[in-house]
Order: sequence, then structure tokens, then C-alpha cells
Amino acid sequence: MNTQTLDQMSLEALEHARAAIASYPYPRLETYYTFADKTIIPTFLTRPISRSQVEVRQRFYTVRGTLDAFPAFGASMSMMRSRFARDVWDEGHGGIHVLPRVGLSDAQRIQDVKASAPALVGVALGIHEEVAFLGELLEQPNLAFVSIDIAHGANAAVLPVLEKIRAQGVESGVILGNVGSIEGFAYAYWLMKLSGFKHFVIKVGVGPGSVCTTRINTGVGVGQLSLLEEIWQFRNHCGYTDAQIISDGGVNSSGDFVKALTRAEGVMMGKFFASGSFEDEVLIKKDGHLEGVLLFGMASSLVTEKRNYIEGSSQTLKAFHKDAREAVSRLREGLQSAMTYVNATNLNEFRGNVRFVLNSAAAITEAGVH
Ligand SMILES: NC(=O)C1=CN([C@@H]2O[C@H](COP(=O)(O)OP(=O)(O)OC[C@H]3O[C@@H](n4cnc5c(N)ncnc54)[C@H](OP(=O)(O)O)[C@@H]3O)[C@@H](O)[C@H]2O)C=CC1
Ligand SMILES: Nc1nc2c(ncn2[C@@H]2O[C@H](COP(=O)(O)O)[C@@H](O)[C@H]2O)c(=O)[nH]1
Repeated sequence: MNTQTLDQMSLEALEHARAAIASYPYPRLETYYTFADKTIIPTFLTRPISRSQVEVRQRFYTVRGTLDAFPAFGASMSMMRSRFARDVWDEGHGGIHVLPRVGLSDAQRIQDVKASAPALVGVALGIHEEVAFLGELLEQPNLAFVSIDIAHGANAAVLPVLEKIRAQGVESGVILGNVGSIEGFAYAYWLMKLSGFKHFVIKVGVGPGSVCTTRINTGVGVGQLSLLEEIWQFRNHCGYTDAQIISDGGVNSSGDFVKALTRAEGVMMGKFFASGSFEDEVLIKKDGHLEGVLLFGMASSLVTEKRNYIEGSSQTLKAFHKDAREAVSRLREGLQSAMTYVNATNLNEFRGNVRFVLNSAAAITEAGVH
């Protein structure tokens, strides 16, 4: 496709997005809250079910078909590679990792996919990818998703790579992100739609990440939970249900994961997964015991010796999970329990039954160990 056609697609996407926003009847939010601010009201349980009986899998559309999986995604961060992918997958009982791109060669990225098998994985892509690399990647039998992973995903610059992916016959399983408003969501939606994808995913979150400095360095980005609530309502109101939503960043506990999942089909996490499944280089050990993990941002100066547009930092975390399998178990238990507090046996019922309330500062303190 030539530049003129891409420019036309970009304009057409903008027109569609503007029309959708203009006819959206709900008032725009003035205050955005995040996970710690709100909780779910417990109601009742009319069916005598055990927590272990609720259905916690979500259906996704992959590059090859459909997949019912636990809806936890590993963040595309360079300390989370094939060992993490296998552990988080947990022989099909766990979540899905989206392998990183920043700082890695094409050959390393293909090798990471192969080494992750039998786990199904996604792979992060930038806006400049070779056709030959995409071809080889798409031949990998355990590839489930490709994820256009840039800071500002509602961006016409993704059109050429979307075109290359579509030209390989891919109709589904493409993730685009990140977006941070209903305007960004609508524009990204139409970029995907006009590129010819049938089912796709839009990743939501500008600035909530644990090692993210976007909001500090640029002043841009809004509270993650309200953003998800707003985009979820917008997506459903517009009937844009061929687009699934992944919430990306800001999860500090299984409760945060649960809250995100009420307004997204999947949740991507980096910090929560900090464990012995990370790469050896970032593990901090004492007498053979895992004490901590160094987490650093993909837009920080540590990754590619980036000198400009720094929007990431680093932090040393206490490793609170042995490995990614254990982390997934904690997420699953939290979700199963949450579902039974609102009389839900599957994720659709759960999303329909959840009502959030905003808590006072004292109530937030009460929620912690005190
Ligand atoms: N979720 C989040 O809040 C954020 C996540 N990140 C993560 O950091 C990594 C590196 O990201 P990124 O810097 O995008 O990767 P790249 O440096 O590869 O940038 C990808 C493309 O996006 C463009 N781009 C980046 N930021 C912006 C922006 N704010 N406005 C317009 N265009 C932009 C770049 O153009 P140019 O550089 O020429 O402007 C470049 O063409 C990724 O893994 C990303 O997910 C980074 C920041 C925020
Ligand atoms: N603004 C930045 N965001 C970043 C960077 N590196 C990663 N990320 C984002 O964070 C999430 C993971 O968040 P967490 O709270 O679960 O740890 C990841 O998926 C990216 O979207 C960065 O350098 N800058």
C-alpha cells in the first residue's frame, strides 16, 4: 500500500472515531480512579457452589482459531522470556505470555518462541518489522498472538505493520496498544477494522505501570480503573464487540487483577509476576535463596541505553512468588472467590453482576492489614 492510501485510511479512521465519540450519549468523566480507590459490593450466593467450580477461562481469538484460557497475560518486558512463558502457561492451566521485543534481535525473538513451547505465546512487535521475520514468526506452531507494543498505540504509524501482518493471511489474534482514552480506543479500533482484521484486541493503559514514569515525565495518562470502565461502556455501547480489551499495568494484588477483569477480557502484568521465573540476570539471590527481582521499564535508560524520551525507571522488588505458576494460582483463587461474592459462575455473569463503590481514605486503610 502506498503512502497516499495509508493517509486515506488514517483519515477515514479518524472520521469514524469522531462520529462514534460525537454520538456517545454518556457524560465524560472528570475524575478518574484506580484499583485502590474502589471495591466491589458483595451481594449473595443463591447456588450452592464451591469456589473451585466457577469457570474462570475466557475465550480469545488467536492467529489460528479460538483459545479458552485463564485471562492473565505476561507483560512484554525483557526480563520475562521463555522460562516465564512456560511457567505462566502451566501446561495449559495458566495464562499467556507476550514475549518482549525491546533490545532483542529478530533471531532471538524467534528462538524465544521456540524455547517457550509447548506454551502458547504472543510476541511483541514494533512498527518496523521485516516481512521475512513476520513470515517465520507466523509459522511457529505455538504462536497465538502478535502484539503491536508501542507507548502510543492510537497512532497511524502502525498502519504499515498492520498491512504486513494482514498480507500474511492473519485475520485475528492481533493486539494493538496502548490507548488511554475513548478517543484513542475508537481510533485504534478503526485502524484495525480498516486494515481488515476480523477479531482483535486493544490494550488499555497509559502510565499505570509499576516502573512507568509517563505521567511524571509527560503529565499524560489517567487512573486505570475508571479508564477501563469508560472504555468498556463505550465499546459495548458502540457494538465494537469484535475488539476485546486487555488492561495493561498497575496490578499490585489479585484483587486489582479481579477489578481490572470486570471491565476487560484480559489483564497484563509485569510486577505481580516478579519471581524466579524471570531471567537469571535480574534475580537477586542470597545463599541460593531468591530475595528479590530487578524490574526495569522498556522505555527506561537501562534497556537500549536510551538517551531521549525516557518514560521508565527501575525498582528492586521483593520476590513474593516462587515462580509464575504460584502467581497464577494466587490470581485464580482471588478471582474464584470474588465471583462467588456476587453470585457468578462464569466471567460474563461476573461482569454483569459487579457494582463498584468508591471508598473513603479510612475505608482504604481498613482494607489493609491493620
Ligand atoms: N503503557 C505505557 O504507558 C507505556 C509503555 N511503554 C513501553 O515502552 C516500550 C517502548 O515504547 P516506545 O517508546 O513506543 O517504542 P519505540 O521507541 O519503538 O517507538 C515506537 C514508535 O512509536 C512512536 N511513539 C512513541 N511514543 C510516542 C508518543 N508519545 N507519541 C507519538 N508517537 C510515539 C515512536 O516515534 P518517535 O520515537 O519517533 O516519536 C516510534 O515510531 C514498549 O514496550 C512500550 O509498551 C512506553 C511508554 C509508555
Ligand atoms: N511508561 C512505561 N511503561 C512501561 C515501561 N515498561 C513497561 N511498561 C508498561 O508497564 C506494564 C507492566 O506494568 P506492571 O504495573 O504490571 O508492572 C507493561 O506491560 C508496559 O505496558 C516503561 O519503561 N515506561
